Amino acid sequence: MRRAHPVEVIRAAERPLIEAAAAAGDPDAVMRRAAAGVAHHTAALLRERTGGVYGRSVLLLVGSGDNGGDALYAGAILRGRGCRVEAVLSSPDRAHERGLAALRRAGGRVRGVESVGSHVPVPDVAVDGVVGLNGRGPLRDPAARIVGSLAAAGVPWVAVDLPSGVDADTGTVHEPHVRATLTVTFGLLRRAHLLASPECGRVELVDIGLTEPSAGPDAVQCPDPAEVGRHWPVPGLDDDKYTQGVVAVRAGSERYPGAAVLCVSAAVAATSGMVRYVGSGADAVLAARPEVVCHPTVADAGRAQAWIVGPGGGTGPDAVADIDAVLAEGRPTVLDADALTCVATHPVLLRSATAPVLLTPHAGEFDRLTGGWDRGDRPGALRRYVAGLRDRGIEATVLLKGRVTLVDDGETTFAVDSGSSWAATAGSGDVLSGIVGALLASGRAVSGSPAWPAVEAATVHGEAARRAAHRHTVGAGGAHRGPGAPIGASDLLAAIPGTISALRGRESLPHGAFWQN
Ligand SMILES: NC(=O)C1=CN([C@@H]2O[C@H](COP(=O)(O)OP(=O)(O)OC[C@H]3O[C@@H](n4cnc5c(N)ncnc54)[C@H](O)[C@@H]3O)[C@@H](O)[C@H]2O)[C@H](O)CC1
Repeated sequence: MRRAHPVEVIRAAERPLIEAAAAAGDPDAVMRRAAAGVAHHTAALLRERTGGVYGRSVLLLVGSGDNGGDALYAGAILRGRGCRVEAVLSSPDRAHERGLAALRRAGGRVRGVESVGSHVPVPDVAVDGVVGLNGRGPLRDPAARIVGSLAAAGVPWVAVDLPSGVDADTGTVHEPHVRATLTVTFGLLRRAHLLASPECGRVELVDIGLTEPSAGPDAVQCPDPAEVGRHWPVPGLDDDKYTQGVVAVRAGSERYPGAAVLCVSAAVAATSGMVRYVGSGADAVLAARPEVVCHPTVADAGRAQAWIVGPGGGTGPDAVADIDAVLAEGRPTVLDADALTCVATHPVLLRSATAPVLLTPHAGEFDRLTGGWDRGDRPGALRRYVAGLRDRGIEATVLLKGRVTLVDDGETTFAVDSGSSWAATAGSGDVLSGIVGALLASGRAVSGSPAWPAVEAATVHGEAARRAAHRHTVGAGGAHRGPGAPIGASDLLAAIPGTISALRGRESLPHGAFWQN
């Protein structure tokens, strides 16, 4: 499990180190440790991209604070390794003085950003040292113009600590911003490293001598896919279809019979227990999955350890009545798709819940549930909504879908980067709800919270989409060759068993390394 902390926690953890360095008469000791990490990983990227380090060109885009200081000291180290290093200062009179002197002593070139005309020299690698922990809002001109020009030229960016233009705590991605190939950070992961992971690229964590504090309520957590695989429920020696958990699905309608097939099929693929189905799509469901047990109504469905209600289920009076009946069953329940629309128009429905509920909205459905939310602060908006439900006595967890899916149960915020956007296809949400409902039925909830099974489901769902998109490009040893191709939800569904098997066999990543997208 990776944990990412808010700025205030990071500052508090760094403070003793920085104070000790100042007391020892070497105020930049910690910064030089950080800079050594930036130089090391930048050199590795140079080697990866150009075949070497010596003689390669590095451009440093330097801001007015300590983030710029890190970049300048890193530039001095790279200069010492024979790179051609040029620093472009966004605020020449406010650049980090000792870092600048170190770069000049090493033979690096320095100029003010105003002197860089429309023709920006194209380096092998660019280092973003504009802003880090203290960055607010978008990149500003003229730095923004340079970033745009080099990005258009295909130059890879190494972000020092955080990509500039990305908010450290909310992960808000402002326009313009740096989209990094690599982010080198120090001591503790920042929340943005998980919340805005597509903008950070590969994240390398440099040890600067910090001790990680325990995860507070504002830490963001991300599972290691191998950890998800290790705990995936599979039949044990004495298991039968009931002991592994029974999930009941109320989905589908005359208008959307396919949603029922996708949701039920995903539940069947995710675990080995038993799936019950209630709805008008029984013929299509049985044609696709004859092992499913169909019932005419919720009341007739018999025992289940968890319910899924909503995919393609409609929003009319019958659908509302069935949601109420499912919630009255007193089992953990996934509310997805049309059930969310019903809850948004009939909030009193949630009062029928006597067991934990998991809501799985996409951004538009979250609009309906909240009446409008701050898209610039996804984690904050999510936490406020969950807290509001709890204030009304409703024990709810919410999974907010996106390229980075967030899960919040009011205690912990999880972020799961699907690693691609292939899952953005019709029916994909029906598949996700089937996976998470099956996990809930199998007993994966922790202390009653559906957060963990939601995180596990999102992990497998995202990876299955990626594998499905590359299903025709797998080379020797399972490596993906080629850029992949668009998929449908049925392709994603078909990739679930292989994904579960791969994650069950995956080794944990080395500490600090990220799951390569
Ligand atoms: N001190 C140490 O030993 C360590 C420092 N680390 C690095 O320090 C930065 C944080 O440095 P700080 O000076 O607090 O702030 P920034 O450099 O992030 O920002 C500087 C300055 O930039 C201005 N600013 C804010 N937003 C923008 C913007 N959008 N565009 C342009 N300029 C902006 C504002 O005036 C800020 O004050 C941290 O990230 C590390 O890189 C390490 O943690 C190692 C130890």
